[in-house]
Amino acid sequence: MSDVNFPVIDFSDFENRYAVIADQVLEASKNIGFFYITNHNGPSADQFKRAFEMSEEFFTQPMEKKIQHGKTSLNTLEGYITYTPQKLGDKDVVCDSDKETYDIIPVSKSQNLASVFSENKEDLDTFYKGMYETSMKIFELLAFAMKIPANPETGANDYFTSRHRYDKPYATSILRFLRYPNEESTGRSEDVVASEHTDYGTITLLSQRDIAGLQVDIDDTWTEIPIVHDAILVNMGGAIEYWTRGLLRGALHRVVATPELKQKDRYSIAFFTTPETGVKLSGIDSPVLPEKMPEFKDVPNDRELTSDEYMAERFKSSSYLKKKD
Ligand SMILES: O=C(O)CCC(=O)C(=O)O
Ligand SMILES: [Fe+2]
Repeated sequence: MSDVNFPVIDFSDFENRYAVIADQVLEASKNIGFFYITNHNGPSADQFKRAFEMSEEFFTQPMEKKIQHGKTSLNTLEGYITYTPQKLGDKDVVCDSDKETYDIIPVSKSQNLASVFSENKEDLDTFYKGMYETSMKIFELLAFAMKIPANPETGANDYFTSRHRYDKPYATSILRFLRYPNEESTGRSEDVVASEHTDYGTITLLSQRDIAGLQVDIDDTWTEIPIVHDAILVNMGGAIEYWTRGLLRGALHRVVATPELKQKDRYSIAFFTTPETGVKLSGIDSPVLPEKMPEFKDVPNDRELTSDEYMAERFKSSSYLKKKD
C-alpha cells in the first residue's frame, strides 16, 4: 500500500477559479484517474443520505420482491442484479458473485421502477439530475483544460456534454445502487468483493456510504481510496481513455473486504455516463491529445470505434459476470 496524497479538488468560488479548477481536474484525470470534488453544487449531503436510505429500503426487502425487477439480460438497462442464483419465471436473473445492484435510468423513461423508488420519484429524479449535472460540469472542465474549441455559437465548452445529452431516447447514464451483503448473511468470505476492472463508460461518480474498501491501481500498487464525507469521487472510464488516446486514465480499481463487512452491509452509489449512441470516439481537436493511438487491453486500436462499438468490444472481453475460480 503506497502512501499517496489523494487529490481532493475544491469547487468553491467556481466561476472565478474556473481555469485553476479545470487544470486540477485534468491533472488528476491524467495521473491517477480518480479524484474527489468538494463544494460541488451537486447533490447535497442530505440528498445522498436520502438516496442511501432508498437503496437500503430496496435491498433489505425479501429476495422475492427484489427479483420482480430482476434483469434477465445484460442488455436490460434498468433493474436488479442478484448475488445468489435466482429465477424469474423460467429465466435466470443476472447474477454477480459478491454484490447486488439496482440500475436506474432517467425516471421519466423508466418502465419498471420498484415501488420503493416510484414512491419517492421526486427525490430520485432530483438526485439523478444532480448527478447528471455534476458529470456535465466535469466534462466542461475537461474540454476547457484540454483546449478543445468552444462552441462558436454559444461559447460553451460543450464538446463532451453535447455528446451526452440528457433527453436522448437512448439512456446515456445509469444511476446504480450497490450493496455488498455482509459475510455473516451470505456465509461467504472473499478478500476481493468487486474484482479489478476499469469502468466502461466515460466518467463515473461514486460515493461509498460508510465502509471503505475501494482501491485504485497507482503505479502498480493497490492504493486505498479513503472515504471523504460530503465529497463525490470522480473517475475516468475506459471510453474516455480510448477517446482521448490514453491522455485520461481509465484506472483499474477493485473493492476489497474490510473487517466491517463481516457483519455490516456495504453500500455505494455510482453514476455512470456513456456517450450517446453513434458518437465517434475519435477526432478530438486538442493540442494536448497524444498523436498516436496507444495499445489497449480490451479494445482494438486499428480502427476508430463509435460508442456502441466500443461498448460491444468491452462486453465481449468482459469478465464482469464470470464466476471467480
Ligand atoms: O462499490 C464501489 O465502491 C465501487 C464499485 C465500482 O467500481 C463499479 O461498480 O464500477
Ligand atoms: Fe468501477
